[in-house]
Amino acid sequence: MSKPIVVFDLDGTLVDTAPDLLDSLNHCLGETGLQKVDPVTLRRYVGQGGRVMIERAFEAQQKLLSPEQLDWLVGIFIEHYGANMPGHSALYEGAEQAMEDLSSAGYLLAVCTNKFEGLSVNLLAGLGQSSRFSAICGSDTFAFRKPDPRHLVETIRKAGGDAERAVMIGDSQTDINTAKAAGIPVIAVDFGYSDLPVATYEPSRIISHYRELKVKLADDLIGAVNA
Ligand SMILES: O=C(O)COP(=O)(O)O
Ligand SMILES: [Mg+2]
Repeated sequence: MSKPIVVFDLDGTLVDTAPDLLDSLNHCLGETGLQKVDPVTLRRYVGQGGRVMIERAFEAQQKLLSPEQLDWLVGIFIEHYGANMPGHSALYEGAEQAMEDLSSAGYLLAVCTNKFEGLSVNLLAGLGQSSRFSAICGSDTFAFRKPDPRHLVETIRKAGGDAERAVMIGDSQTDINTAKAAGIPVIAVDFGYSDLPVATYEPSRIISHYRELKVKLADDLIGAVNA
């Protein structure tokens, strides 16, 4: 039987990346004469990757954006964001210990994010974390991305895990819907970048600090699925 697995979302769940996302988004918007976005508004734009983040900023300011212009801005975003990594981004308090405890208890760890794979791998490497993960899958790893449940299921497969012995942990409606569609229990953190309180989306559990992510919680959620 394969090992149980915990799959983490990245932005707003494992790593507080908002200051750097904001800097890079505003750098892009500055190139096109749009107004800068503030930290609270940014939360509504994050969750479906850099491309959608830029699109949402244009929509909010009722500015047209051609596909060519979007491609150009995504390029600028990747260059700016990638060049300043890990910048001010940091793991949330307690995340490292929680991952240590899960690994010691025999869990595989993986990341399923709508951030581009290359940026995700480099960010985690910059934070000294990449070797923990059996797979790091981004928005461009497969031909589908969250909320498509296949993004989560294929991440688990790539990590050598089993979707029947898996738990997702995320911060957004996207993560919760993805896990539910895959039939996988989902823990929501309430300190990430959700526009509405995560309880709105009815995750299996909500935690407010990584000290609450106990091995027993993951065991119990997996046990409930297989009961
Ligand atoms: O950066 C985003 O928009 C989403 O990234 P996440 O899936 O890791 O939250
Ligand atoms: Mg997130």
